Amino acid sequence: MQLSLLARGLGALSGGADPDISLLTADSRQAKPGALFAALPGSRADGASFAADAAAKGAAAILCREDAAISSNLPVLRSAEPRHALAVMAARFYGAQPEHLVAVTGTAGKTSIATFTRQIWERTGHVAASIGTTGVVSPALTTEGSLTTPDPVALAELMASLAKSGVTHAAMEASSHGLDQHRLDGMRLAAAAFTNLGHDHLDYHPDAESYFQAKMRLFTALLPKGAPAVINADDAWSGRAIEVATGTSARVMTVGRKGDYLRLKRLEHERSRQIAEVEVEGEFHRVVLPLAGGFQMANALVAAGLAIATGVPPRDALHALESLKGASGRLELAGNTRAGVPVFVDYAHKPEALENVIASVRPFTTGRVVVVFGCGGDRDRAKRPMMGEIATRLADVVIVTDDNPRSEDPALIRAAIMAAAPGAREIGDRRAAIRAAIADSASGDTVIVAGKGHETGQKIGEVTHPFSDHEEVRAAIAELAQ
Ligand SMILES: CC(=O)N[C@H]1[C@@H](OP(=O)(O)OP(=O)(O)OC[C@H]2O[C@@H](n3ccc(=O)[nH]c3=O)[C@H](O)[C@@H]2O)O[C@H](CO)[C@@H](O)[C@@H]1O[C@H](C)C(=O)N[C@@H](C)C(=O)N[C@H](CCC(=O)O)C(=O)O
Ligand SMILES: Nc1ncnc2c1ncn2[C@@H]1O[C@H](COP(=O)(O)OP(=O)(O)OP(=O)(O)O)[C@@H](O)[C@H]1O
Ligand SMILES: N[C@H](CCC[C@H](N)C(=O)O)C(=O)O
Ligand SMILES: [Mg+2]
Repeated sequence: MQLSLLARGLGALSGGADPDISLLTADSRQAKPGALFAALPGSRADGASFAADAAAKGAAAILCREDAAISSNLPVLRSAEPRHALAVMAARFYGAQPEHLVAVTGTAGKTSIATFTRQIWERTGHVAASIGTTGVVSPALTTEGSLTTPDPVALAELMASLAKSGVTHAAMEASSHGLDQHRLDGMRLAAAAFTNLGHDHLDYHPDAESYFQAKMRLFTALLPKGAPAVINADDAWSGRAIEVATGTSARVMTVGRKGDYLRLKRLEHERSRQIAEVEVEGEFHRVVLPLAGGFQMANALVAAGLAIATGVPPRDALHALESLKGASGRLELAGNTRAGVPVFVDYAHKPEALENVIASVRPFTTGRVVVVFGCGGDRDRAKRPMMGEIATRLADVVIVTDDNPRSEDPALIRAAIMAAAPGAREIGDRRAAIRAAIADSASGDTVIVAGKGHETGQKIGEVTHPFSDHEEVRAAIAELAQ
């Protein structure tokens, strides 16, 4: 595609020539003849310093910020917001996306909601996909996850291949990093959703307010005017989110106990399912959700709201909840011990998530709630004492262990949790911690292994060692039954 077409309206183009661009990349190491190299200011490096490398590899053009110190013989596109420009160019380059694309943001629940929304569409006869932390799921294409919100070039390429394979409906996660870094700026959204705001990523965002504002870009910068904004009405930040969405002329649909559109009237918890009465458009429906955890009902209602926002009749959307499967590693029952103790694997790696997951097993636990968890290295350190405090306050038995220490000393991460968790046991080796939790459990108890969910590795230093909480739970149950 000609550079001038790709770049239209995105900045000032200098250099005269109008080369045919055959590849877009923000990494000079991937540059080739015909490539446009996007020189982006990053968190560790300034892409501008790699412009000469990209040129040496044959790049045909450069995109950079207005004031970047780049002198090149190549055509240069200078843009006030090069990350935005790259995302828009990527969408133009790949040219197609599923017609009904929705995005969900919030601290917790995005993966669950994206997979639930896909399942509702599938059950109501649509060809659907979900994209997020656990990867891409669609009829023709499945990948394992890496980033929650893919880089803009990968995202645009993915959307085009989904559209080409016949996917008409897609639900994706919009992380705060992704929104802040304009990864979704090339996408045309049919609807958007907000779940909740809690403590996470305050190593990246300066404070809770800027974290909230990054999430709100979904409504302020991405959602077309008049398009539906589905908002969980029951979070402490819901009022602010409703205000922002209303201010952008979105069609606000609130859901939950305080919801005006989908209102949760009654909720009964059983061990592995919940039954609710939901009012929508003046009609009452009995909704059976075959998943444990009150938070999953909140997520299911947001998913139903998104499906309705794309044209699924409300009755059908609510009916489809009856056969939902949970997202991998989200309060997932990994097994029952010989004494009948359910052992759940969950992805709670932030304070509110841990709080919720412990609270959600309490109604069906007659004995003790046993929780095994740790905190990731090279991630927001403020979460550590907060999670220690929550676990000791809400659970009966707490085992503090390792969870992807990365470049940090795992003993110091554990110490930061233990300082706020009096009475907790410290067992660094995650395998041994899981075994200890299961071995010590007794009839009536519930065990939760939190933090890794679907993950398949334990990252120590630069090396990711194969490790699955699921497999460890199953192996421990089998061994201890002998
Ligand atoms: C902190 C962060 O978000 N970093 C993202 C960011 O990288 P960056 O721009 O800061 O990278 P940098 O290392 O400073 O380099 C600057 C630029 O120089 C380029 N470069 C660098 C070296 C070189 O030799 N040549 C070259 O061209 C780099 O490609 C980059 O464009 O922009 C990149 C392109 O979009 C992202 O891939 C990268 O995500 C990294 C891999 C990452 O780990 N991100 C995590 C924290 C993340 O995004 N997580 C969220 C939320 C997760 C959740 O809540 O569950 C997610 O959406 O997954
Ligand atoms: N609505 C919710 N409210 C509070 N906690 C929740 C909610 N939904 C999920 N959780 C908790 O958060 C964990 C992660 O859920 P999920 O993967 O759906 O969220 P996410 O927003 O995609 O998270 P991440 O940003 O880590 O990918 C779950 O395992 C559960 O412990
Ligand atoms: N997307 C999140 C996942 C964290 C999962 C937890 N297991 C950890 O390693 O801290 C992150 O990269 O911060
Ligand atoms: Mg996710």
